[in-house]
Amino acid sequence: MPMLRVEALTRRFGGLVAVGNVALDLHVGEVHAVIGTNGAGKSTLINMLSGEIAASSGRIHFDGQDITGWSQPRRALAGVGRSYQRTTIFPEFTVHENCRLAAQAAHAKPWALWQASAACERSNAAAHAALEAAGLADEALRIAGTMSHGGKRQLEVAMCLATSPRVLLLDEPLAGMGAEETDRMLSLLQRLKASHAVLLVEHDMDAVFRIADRITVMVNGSVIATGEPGYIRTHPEVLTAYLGDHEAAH
Ligand SMILES: Nc1ncnc2c1ncn2[C@@H]1O[C@H](COP(=O)(O)OP(=O)(O)OP(=O)(O)O)[C@@H](O)[C@H]1O
Repeated sequence: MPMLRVEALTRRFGGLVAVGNVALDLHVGEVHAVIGTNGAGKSTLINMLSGEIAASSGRIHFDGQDITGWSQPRRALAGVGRSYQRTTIFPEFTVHENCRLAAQAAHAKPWALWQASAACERSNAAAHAALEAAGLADEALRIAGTMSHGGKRQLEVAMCLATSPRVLLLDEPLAGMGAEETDRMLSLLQRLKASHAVLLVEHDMDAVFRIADRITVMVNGSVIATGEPGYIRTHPEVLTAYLGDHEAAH
């Protein structure tokens, strides 16, 4: 039983089909990478899964429940966590404070004022656990803005973990990273997949083929292939799509 199941998911912007009829399963224990040329629909797909934009048609099931009509906060509370392409940290706060705020935002109950201190303790504990899991416990008191680019991206994953997700939707977590930072992030994902279903949208093909258990390839909003890395690497239509893109760039 997949943790997240996507059926015939479609998003139109006027006459443009940004995502058309996409099916996808995410399982705990797997990193499922979604790759594709620029404008293929990867961000639109991730935005529909996290609830930031509505689907035009199709269904999304999370842990056996139909969440297609759920708001983004409701999905986050249920365990659908995501990281963003853009940096979302507060640079003047410490690493720990960033994680605590993420945990608080995910579980905020503004009407339950008398729970404030207990909620704060819970958020602190969630932040601590997330920093441990992300390998950032030693950096907890550091001002977030002083971290390296790779460290900030790692903190964003930690902030996502602080919301206690079961699904991690990661939008280009390796963008702008050097080789060492990439290695660190990939070993983090390797550890996290044991207890999470991970969707990875990523342009770094070497990294994708190192980490992914399953790869889905999108072109112009449609899935053209899905399977294990060995299958994708030799898939004729995938090779043609990428070769075409490569040629267009030169
Ligand atoms: N809000 C919007 N309004 C209109 N068109 C949009 C909107 N968002 C995305 N699109 C279009 O939908 C298509 C898919 O875009 P999307 O950003 O999902 O692709 P992508 O695969 O994430 O691309 P990239 O790899 O460059 O980030 C593109 O043609 C894009 O111009």
